[in-house]
Amino acid sequence: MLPEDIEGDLTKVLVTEEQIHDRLNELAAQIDADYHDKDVLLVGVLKGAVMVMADLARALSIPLDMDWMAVSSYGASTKSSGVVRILKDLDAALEGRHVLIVEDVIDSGVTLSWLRENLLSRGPASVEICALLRKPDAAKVEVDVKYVGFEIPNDFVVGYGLDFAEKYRNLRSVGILAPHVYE
Ligand SMILES: O=P(O)(O)OC[C@H]1O[C@H](OP(=O)(O)OP(=O)(O)O)[C@H](O)[C@@H]1O
Ligand code: HPA
Ligand SMILES: [Mg+2]
Repeated sequence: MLPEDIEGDLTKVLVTEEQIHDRLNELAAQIDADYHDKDVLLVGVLKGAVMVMADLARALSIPLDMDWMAVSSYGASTKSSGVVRILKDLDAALEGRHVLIVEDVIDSGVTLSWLRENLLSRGPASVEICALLRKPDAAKVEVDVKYVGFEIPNDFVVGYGLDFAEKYRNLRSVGILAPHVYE
C-alpha cells in the first residue's frame, strides 16, 4: 500500500514489494552459484541502490564484502545530464577482487558504462553488474549486465531507492511518477 498523500503522485505501481522480494531471491541464487568459489565485493551505487543492496546482500549465502560509491548524473531532474561525477569513492582497493556492482536502474546506461570502465581501470579480477531495473528503450549506451531484475518501459519511476528530487526513495514498491509532479 502507498501512503495516502503519495498515491496521487504515481500513475501506477509497476513492480510490487512481493515481486521485488521474489526476484531478488532468484538473482541471489544465481549469484551464490556463480561466486561460490570466489571472494566477492559488492559495490553499491549510492544513493539509489541502497534498498537493492540491503535486500540482495541478505538474500545471498556466500561470504562477501560491501563497499559504496556515490556518483550522480541526474540531480533534481528527470533527465541525465550526461556527465557522471564521483561524489564519494570506494574505500576498498580493487586489485585482484571480484567486483559485483549493485544498481537500482539502468536508464540511458551512461552511469554504469562509465562506472564499469572506471572500476576496470583499477585492476580487479572481474567486474559484473546486477541491476534491479533496466529500461531497454532508453539505452543511449549499451551496458553488458549479467543480472537484471525487471525490464521496464521508458517512464520515470520512483520508489525502492529511486527518487525524484530526493523524494519517494522509501516507497516499498516501484511506480511510475505522474508527469504533473515534475512538469
Ligand atoms: O543509466 P543512467 O541514465 O545513467 O541512469 C541511472 C543512474 O541514475 C540514477 O542515479 P542518480 O544520478 O539520480 O543518483 P541517485 O542514485 O543518488 O539518485 C540511478 O540510481 C542510476 O545510478
Ligand atoms: O526512472 C528513474 N527514476 C529515478 N531515478 C532515475 N535515474 C535514472 N532513471 C531514473
Ligand atoms: Mg536519482
